[in-house]
Amino acid sequence: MTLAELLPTYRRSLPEKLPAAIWPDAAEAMPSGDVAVSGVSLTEVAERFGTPSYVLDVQTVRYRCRAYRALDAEIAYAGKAFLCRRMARLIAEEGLSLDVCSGGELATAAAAGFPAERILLHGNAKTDLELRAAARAGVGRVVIDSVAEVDRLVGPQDVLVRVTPGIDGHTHRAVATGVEDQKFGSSLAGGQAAAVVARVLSRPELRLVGLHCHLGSQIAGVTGYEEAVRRLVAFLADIAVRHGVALPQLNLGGGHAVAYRPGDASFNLSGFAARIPRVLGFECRKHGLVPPRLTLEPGRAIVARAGVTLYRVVTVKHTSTRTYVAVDGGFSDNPRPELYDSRYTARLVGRAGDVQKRSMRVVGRHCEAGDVLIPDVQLPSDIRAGDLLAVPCTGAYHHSMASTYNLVPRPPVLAIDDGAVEAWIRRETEADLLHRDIA
Ligand SMILES: Cc1ncc(COP(=O)(O)O)c(C=O)c1O
Ligand SMILES: N[C@@H](CCCC[NH3+])C(=O)O
Repeated sequence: MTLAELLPTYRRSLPEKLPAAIWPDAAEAMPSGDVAVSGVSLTEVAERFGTPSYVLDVQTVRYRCRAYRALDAEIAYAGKAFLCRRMARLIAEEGLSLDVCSGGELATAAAAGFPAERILLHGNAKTDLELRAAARAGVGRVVIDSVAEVDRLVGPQDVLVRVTPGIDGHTHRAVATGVEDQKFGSSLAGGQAAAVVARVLSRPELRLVGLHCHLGSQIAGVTGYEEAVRRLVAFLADIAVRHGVALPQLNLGGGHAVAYRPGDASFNLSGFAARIPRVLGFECRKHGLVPPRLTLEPGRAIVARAGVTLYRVVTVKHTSTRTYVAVDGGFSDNPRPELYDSRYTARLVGRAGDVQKRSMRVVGRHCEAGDVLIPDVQLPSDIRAGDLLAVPCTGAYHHSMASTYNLVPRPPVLAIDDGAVEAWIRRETEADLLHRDIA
């Protein structure tokens, strides 16, 4: 046999790196059909911890934090994407700040010992309880959503004013927050943002440190952010003229898109890093302002790709129209396909499977016809009950949006770090569900 003939066989005996756009950084497909993440076999994880399970690759989270930390900006991780005490500690270790949007997220950050001065509290309907908890914890900044909130704040407190800039980030309408006529922030065009600023400045115990805007989530383009900088810098200039104050911070929110399937568009971070400071510098010079310090609040872009969900196939049903592959999870661990028409891919793990692939529909176990995890995905044609399926890019807004619908307990979060696996959040049990149910 010649070397050229041997080469394909030799290659098939080597691990193959999985596409880094959607899988954790160190994910490899083994010749056996197994997938290893940072050297840990997903088959073994599923056998040891059961399914469904969320796996989280710690190294990928760290690398994503570092990619953002390389920018000339404060990076505040958006905890709504995924938060638990271990995650809060990791974020603190990596030197990021933290955006929390509820008393629960704040309590988790506090219990993890996250430095309070690096916490920002968000929310369009912060309760008095939450505002008091923030004051007690010594939260660094509160982001004010409306004029009515100003008088409810407990001072002394550094604050930002959340502005609705009237910009379409071109994303799903359920997660578009920069456009007019919606619940978040105070409108720039309508003059409500100016009214909030005036109200804040009338309360000496509040220190206005900057402006905030958030265009929405899963935004791939940079142009919306450039326009936000133009509009917010013009507003900063307006505030300087009208009130004689120069605000030192400009928070552009998060929303940076990730790819869920190969070929999906994702956020161009290096393009953003090159273009935004240029626009900021230009606009500030135009208005005679010292450029404010930027804050960014990525959630999904930090943690999405670090996560993989493992499901066990429970049953395979062939109908006259298609094949349904039903797994042991579904809508309760991933409501995103139903809510945002999000599309995923899946991979058979643990055995090589038929080389012939066919289009199939992966469905969940819930009592809803709409409980479809993936409407159409190519899987080995011999897929069968007992097989293990891995769905990549499930680190953000999966555990944090999980429910107990149909009284199905929530899966654990299993962190892979340094070649070992450890539960960061244990599997919920039926006993947990009964525990809160008063007999
Ligand atoms: C105020 C604010 N900041 C940051 C984020 C994080 O968004 P993403 O996870 O899309 O980066 C959100 C959620 O969209 C948000 O509402
Ligand atoms: N939950 C949404 C993102 C919303 C971000 C919160 N402001 C998602 O899964 O895509």
